[in-house]
Amino acid sequence: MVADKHEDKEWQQEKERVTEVVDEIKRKMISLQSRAKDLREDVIDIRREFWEDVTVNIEEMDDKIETEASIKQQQEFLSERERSHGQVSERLDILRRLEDKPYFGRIDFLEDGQEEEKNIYIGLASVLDKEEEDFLVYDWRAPISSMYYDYPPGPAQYDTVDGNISGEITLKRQYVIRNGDLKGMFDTGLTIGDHLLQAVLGNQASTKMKSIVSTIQREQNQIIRNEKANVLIVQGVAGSGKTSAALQRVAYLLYRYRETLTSEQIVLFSPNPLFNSYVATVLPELGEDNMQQMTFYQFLHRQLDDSFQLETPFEQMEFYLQKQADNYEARVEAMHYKASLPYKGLIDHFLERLASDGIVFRNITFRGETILTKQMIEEYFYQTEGTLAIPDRLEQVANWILHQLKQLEKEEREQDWVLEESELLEKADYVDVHKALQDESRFSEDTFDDFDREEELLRKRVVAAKLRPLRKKIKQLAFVDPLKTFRKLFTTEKVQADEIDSLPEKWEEICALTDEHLKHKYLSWEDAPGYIYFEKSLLGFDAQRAIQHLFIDEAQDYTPFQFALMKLMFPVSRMTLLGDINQAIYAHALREETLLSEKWQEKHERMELTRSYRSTAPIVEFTKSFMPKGHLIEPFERDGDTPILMEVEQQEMLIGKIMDQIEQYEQDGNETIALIGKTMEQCEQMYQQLKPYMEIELMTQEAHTFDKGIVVIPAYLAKGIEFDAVIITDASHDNFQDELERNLFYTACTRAMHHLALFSIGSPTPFMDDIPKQQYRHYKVHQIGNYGKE
Ligand SMILES: Nc1ncnc2c1ncn2[C@@H]1O[C@H](COP(=O)(O)OP(=O)(O)OP(=O)(O)O)[C@@H](O)[C@H]1O
Repeated sequence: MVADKHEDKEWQQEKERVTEVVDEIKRKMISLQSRAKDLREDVIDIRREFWEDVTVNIEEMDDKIETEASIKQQQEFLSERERSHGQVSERLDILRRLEDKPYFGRIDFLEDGQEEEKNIYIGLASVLDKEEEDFLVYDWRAPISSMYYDYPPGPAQYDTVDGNISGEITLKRQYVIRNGDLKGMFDTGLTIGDHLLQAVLGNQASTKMKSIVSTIQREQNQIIRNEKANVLIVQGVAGSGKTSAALQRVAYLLYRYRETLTSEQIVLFSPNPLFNSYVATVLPELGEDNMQQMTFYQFLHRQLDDSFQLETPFEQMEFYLQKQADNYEARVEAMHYKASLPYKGLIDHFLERLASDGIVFRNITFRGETILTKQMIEEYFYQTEGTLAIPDRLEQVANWILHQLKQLEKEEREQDWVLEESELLEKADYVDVHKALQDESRFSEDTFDDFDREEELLRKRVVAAKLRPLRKKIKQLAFVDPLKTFRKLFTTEKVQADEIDSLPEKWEEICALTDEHLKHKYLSWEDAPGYIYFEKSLLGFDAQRAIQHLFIDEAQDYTPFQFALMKLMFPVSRMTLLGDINQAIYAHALREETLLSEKWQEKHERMELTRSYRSTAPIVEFTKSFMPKGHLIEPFERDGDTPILMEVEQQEMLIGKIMDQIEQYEQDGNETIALIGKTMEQCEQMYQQLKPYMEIELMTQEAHTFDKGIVVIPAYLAKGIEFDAVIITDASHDNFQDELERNLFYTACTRAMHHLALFSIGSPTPFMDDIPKQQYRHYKVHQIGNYGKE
């Protein structure tokens, strides 16, 4: 390590270099600012003089064409200037960041066969020297920069478009630069960043996620730069940097494919709306635009028309955790079954049968009268070519109906209602018709009776306007009733003999429950993918072909069925799935595979992250002890205090003890403190009890942001987020018991960065039996104020 002694020669050289680079950045900024100013003025001028520079002449056809060309040219000129201005502003934004911290790392690389080694300085973006020839700073995403993350000093290599380049890293150095001034530097040995990483991880939690470019770890770098996999699966333990890797990967892809890929072509599915805003600052911090971000709920919601009521995954979770409803077991069984691919198979078979019989159609009515009955439509449909796909056949039906409408339109024009309706027209419509007639007469030699012509035109307009919504609906295939058709699967449909084996035991009960829901246009969370899949298969998929990359965070919470649906909806997308099998908290995960299960891993490229960076080593040791395969989780060596278990004898003692703990955490300077409960109901109770005494916020499924301070939050909403200190408000024996609750408990505890305290009324959750006693401090409170350490 190079000591940060100011008299050291190397230190001086490095310090001077920082200043030189910052000076060059400043120079570039000045020149860009003046370019930005010119461009801005250009844009204003062009806008102001737009019509002056366009030759407007629409008298003759030739002149009209010329005018159009002139407008187009002027518009293109304007957008080119605006685009350039946008690019200059973006570059200025990046330079502003670089002015503060031009680079964070360096490697000296001696390429095989070369005499002289290259000093590669690595930062957020590239900076060229004054002559625009050599790189003063390399973008962290440049091919050569990958060696910084991949290798300790010694033999190293990297890939370029022209092939592989190998050589030796002779020096690897990290810098701490603030406000354009060198504050410290470290030469690193085997792993990069332990020094810096220690410092970064020791910081307070933030309500916004930060970028990790200066301390990306080797295994994370493999994920970020993977270009081969069509489907890349990342299994990473809690706090191993999956989300971080995903976001830096987005930035990497945007850089690597900057000619062809834009941020709108990338979608990230996040676990909850809170997470959306938590990660929203990372890409802008890296100088890139944010990708599209949504929850799977938002996505499914968009696929349905407004008349449906869609249950949220969190409502389903509450149902599951509360274990109270009469139909509890049947519904839980439905959650398992409807998550599975055999259920998709059942729907597929049903669709096959519908090709020859059974689709439910709607009557087509116009002004209260049926003009085509559902039987007529059905008859027409089932005489179309049976080998064609159903959506194509429906298209033919739609054309046929539209043809019938043309006939109807002619007839309707003569009806009395048309004239009556035309009287209701606005004055503007009359003027319009009048004008249309005048325009027509300019080209026509015929002299008609104006009055008749006007009436004819009015009638045409009235009927066309009246039929317009109907035409639109027919084009949308609204003459099919997908919901009623789907309901048949749970009511009249005879399940085929070969399907019976795959059906769940309580199938009949499930059918009754499903139909009851569907009847009221209520889609439970487990029913939504099945219904949407069915509807799209029937009416046609409007696949999102523009999307090139799909990122699914918390992928363990998606069912195989949901994944199959996504593949159909995003047919050309590459996918990056990131998750943690230990954090699978939805009911289906107990019996059905998740996307991280073995079977899926065989088919796709898979990477593993086993090191946990978020929590201190004592917290990681504590949490890994109660997870199966927990021994595979490695803590990053960051010290901290051991977790606390506070066991109170009676319910009444709980609140007081929790308040003491909060106070303690606040006094110790923790800025974000989360009280994590299992269900919303528990959280609400806790919130109501604490509210009179402190500033506290309750996070519900609608919450989009959170502020520093104290929050109460159910574990399933805290997914993906972290806090300085976490208090598990009820770790009692009865509260966390079954296997999914183990995962929920693990998820809750692993949200803690620096401190973790658990409270129980009476003995704690049986999961804690597996934790060695020395890994936590166990206090028992027998009477108020009477402590006893176990
Ligand atoms: N290479 C790194 N350098 C600095 N910080 C890192 C690095 N990797 C991860 N971290 C930090 O560790 C914490 C956890 O990271 P992240 O949220 O990406 O993990 P995760 O695997 O998605 O977690 P979980 O599944 O538990 O939600 C964050 O504070 C992140 O900034």
